[in-house]
Amino acid sequence: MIIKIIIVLITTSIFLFILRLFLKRKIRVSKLIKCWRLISDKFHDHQFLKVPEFNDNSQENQLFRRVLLYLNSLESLENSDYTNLFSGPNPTDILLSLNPNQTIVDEFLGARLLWTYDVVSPDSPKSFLLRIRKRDKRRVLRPYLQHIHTVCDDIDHRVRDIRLFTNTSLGWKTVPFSHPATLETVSMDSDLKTKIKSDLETFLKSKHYYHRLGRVWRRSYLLYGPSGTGKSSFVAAMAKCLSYDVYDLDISKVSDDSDLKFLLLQTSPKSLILVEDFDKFVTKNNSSSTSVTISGVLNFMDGVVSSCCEERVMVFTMTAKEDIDPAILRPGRVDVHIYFPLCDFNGFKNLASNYLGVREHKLFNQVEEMFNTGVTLSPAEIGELMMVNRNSPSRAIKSVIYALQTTPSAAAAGVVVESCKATPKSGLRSARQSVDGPGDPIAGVGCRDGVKEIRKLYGLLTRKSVRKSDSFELHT
Ligand SMILES: Nc1ncnc2c1ncn2[C@@H]1O[C@H](COP(=O)(O)OP(=O)(O)OP(=O)(O)O)[C@@H](O)[C@H]1O
Ligand SMILES: [Mg+2]
Repeated sequence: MIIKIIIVLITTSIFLFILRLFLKRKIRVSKLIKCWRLISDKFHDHQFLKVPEFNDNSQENQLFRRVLLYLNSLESLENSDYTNLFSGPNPTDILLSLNPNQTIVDEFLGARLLWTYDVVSPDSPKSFLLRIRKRDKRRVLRPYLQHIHTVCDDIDHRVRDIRLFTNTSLGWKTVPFSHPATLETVSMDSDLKTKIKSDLETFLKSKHYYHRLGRVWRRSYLLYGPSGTGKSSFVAAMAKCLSYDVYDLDISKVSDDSDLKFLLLQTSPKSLILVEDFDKFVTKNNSSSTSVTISGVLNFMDGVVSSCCEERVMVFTMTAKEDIDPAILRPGRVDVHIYFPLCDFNGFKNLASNYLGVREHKLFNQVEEMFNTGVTLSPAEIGELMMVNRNSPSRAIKSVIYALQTTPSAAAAGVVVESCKATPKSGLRSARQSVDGPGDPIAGVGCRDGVKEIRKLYGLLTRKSVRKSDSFELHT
């Protein structure tokens, strides 16, 4: 036994010894490579390029900001001898930052580029010094600077904090945008969602394409469908996907056409301009009190001074588009029409998965049968029923079945409430009686009470969903 232990100890020590030697060698090799590079640099002609922080008119040099952003993102900074660590916008984020007078090496198209962060004193203007071999300069410099811009565009896009602007009589007022909806949390047909996502992503990359066609780089979307189907939530998700600020335009607060034009000109690039309940302003029997005219609205949609409206996405929401003059929604003015239907069985399953964490359930067949009869509810109604009963998926699904059975459209579809299989013999008892666990305070709402409450909140949505197989209507 003792011999065995001694053998194990000896073997482990030998292994550790070899490992140490190997690691030391690796470090030595990398040091040798470094020295070799330093020596070989001495034998080449270099060109030095300076990127100062300010220009001759004391204005900030945007290239300096971009180079700083770019260098701080480099992997070589992570591996360098000195690096400053800072926390980011989220306390858990850690950001790396160059040390004053630090030199880091970047490689591009086979060329070595050395950047020195030149800081004479904390109060004096800083600069970056780029050292590049003369023989590489002609070949590499232009594409390298372009590469820095592309990387920075990407970083800017990822780290932007989104803001929400609302219009007042004094112009736009801003607050941080904190809507929690994302493309993942909005329940909709998955193919449609993928199409919209790729449409947005394509738009983001299409600046040169639009310009080649002589078109202003902007895109507009119409989201239409009954109340509570997720239009506003989807707008929030779109803004996050694009990382664009949201300008929520309330036309009723706009005094006239020139005010509308002024507001549009005050929006900045990378923004989503939202007009909710657009039908209120463009139908013939429009009841709004504003003196904004239809032609003012059309100019707004077209982007009066188009070139000032680059890099914008416009989104209009409405419940139905049948009463709208097709000229208002013509391609070019509105590029993509997206229909938001009331729930069908697939929508219900999506919501059950998001709200209850349930992908399969014994009551699903019954829910499907109900949807097959043509009755339906909005995702908002179903979501709310699921949320208040989230501690018991069975109770939540029974509430949905009861709500479906008692919609006025259910009577039209010949659904008989008394035959409800989900209903216990004693009728629809309070959901508390059928809970599996203790439940939270709000989960005590009974099916019937819960349904009533939710109907009060969202109104009785009696309209049957006009389902479309192709609700993503691209008009370009
Ligand atoms: N498709 C959906 N997926 C997930 N949640 C949804 C969906 N539709 C609605 N909801 C939920 O219902 C609530 C209301 O949704 P939202 O305000 O986005 O609907 P809307 O279509 O804009 O309604 P309205 O036309 O009345 O303004 C939100 O809390 C949202 O989370
Ligand atoms: Mg809405």
